[in-house]
Amino acid sequence: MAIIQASRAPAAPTLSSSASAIEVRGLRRTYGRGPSAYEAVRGVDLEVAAGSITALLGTNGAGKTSTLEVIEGLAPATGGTVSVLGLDPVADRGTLRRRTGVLLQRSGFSGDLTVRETLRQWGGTLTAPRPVDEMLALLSLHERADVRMLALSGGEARRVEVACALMGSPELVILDEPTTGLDPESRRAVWRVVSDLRDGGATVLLTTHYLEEAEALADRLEIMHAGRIVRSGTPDEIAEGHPSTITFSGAEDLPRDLAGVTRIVRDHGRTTLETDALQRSLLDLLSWAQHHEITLEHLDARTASLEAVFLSIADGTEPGSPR
Ligand SMILES: Nc1ncnc2c1ncn2[C@@H]1O[C@H](COP(=O)(O)OP(=O)(O)OP(=O)(O)O)[C@@H](O)[C@H]1O
Repeated sequence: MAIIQASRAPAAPTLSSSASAIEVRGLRRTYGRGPSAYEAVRGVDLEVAAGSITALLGTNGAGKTSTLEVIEGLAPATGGTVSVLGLDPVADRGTLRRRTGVLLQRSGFSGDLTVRETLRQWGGTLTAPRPVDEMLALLSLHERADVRMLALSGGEARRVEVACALMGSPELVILDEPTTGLDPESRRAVWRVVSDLRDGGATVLLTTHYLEEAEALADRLEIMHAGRIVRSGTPDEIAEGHPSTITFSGAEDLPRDLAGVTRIVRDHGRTTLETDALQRSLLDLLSWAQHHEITLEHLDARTASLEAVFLSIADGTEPGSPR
């Protein structure tokens, strides 16, 4: 069974809110040996504050899952140190399993059991599982409760896996892409469950490819690229210093001197203005459009976005990001 989960041990020491639930220093992880060896994690430092949600973001192959697997105690580090709830994830794996809920990127349950049977069986491995009906309701699965796992859609199966990872009310939750494949409504349901866990004092470390999810959910972001963490901070801290954008279609001949605009990009009939003075640029643009009776179709204005930072990291133009 690929999901590892157990409920909180009654006697487990609790961390004060200022303590780190996870501390990673100089983590390295290499696959293989000799000339074909590949270093997927190249010196990662990471601190996850107790009672917070941290999102680990990154390009494909950045090393997120490789990092999580060491934190989860599933793989040894090639170098560096990892402390989880003050313990060693490999040597103290038994203790940590009782206090931690883990959702792997790829999980597997028997296809023959129904959703309810799967949750009941999983709950049987936990010290103090939340009731099956409560988990079904939380993840909007009650209508699928008596359906066999093999008949579920990908998104439904993922919600069952999330339910299992959270069923023991763990004090630390590590979720590898919990909402991949979920529709927007289900994704928001998972966000609510994860936020509620944090509000109840749990610590959450998750990976995601959805930037809006990271922005909406996480207290702190860690962006990985090519085996290293290249940016850390709150979403606002990370976006700071990057341009805001105004996008629209339907107006080709723009004036050259729009206030605050630093760059104009045209792509497939859509125009993007980058600006360091969003309000002034918008005012100038709208006055010009009104004066010339031009309709700006699909007008969208947004402050400096995480997306812009992420894309500049991915294409190697962000200062400090390895190519
Ligand atoms: N068992 C393995 N043997 C060799 N290389 C591996 C192995 N597992 C992962 N890798 C490589 O290590 C790198 C990091 O992989 P990892 O799965 O940690 O990235 P990720 O950030 O989680 O990516 P994604 O967002 O695509 O899931 C990738 O280049 C991957 O091909």
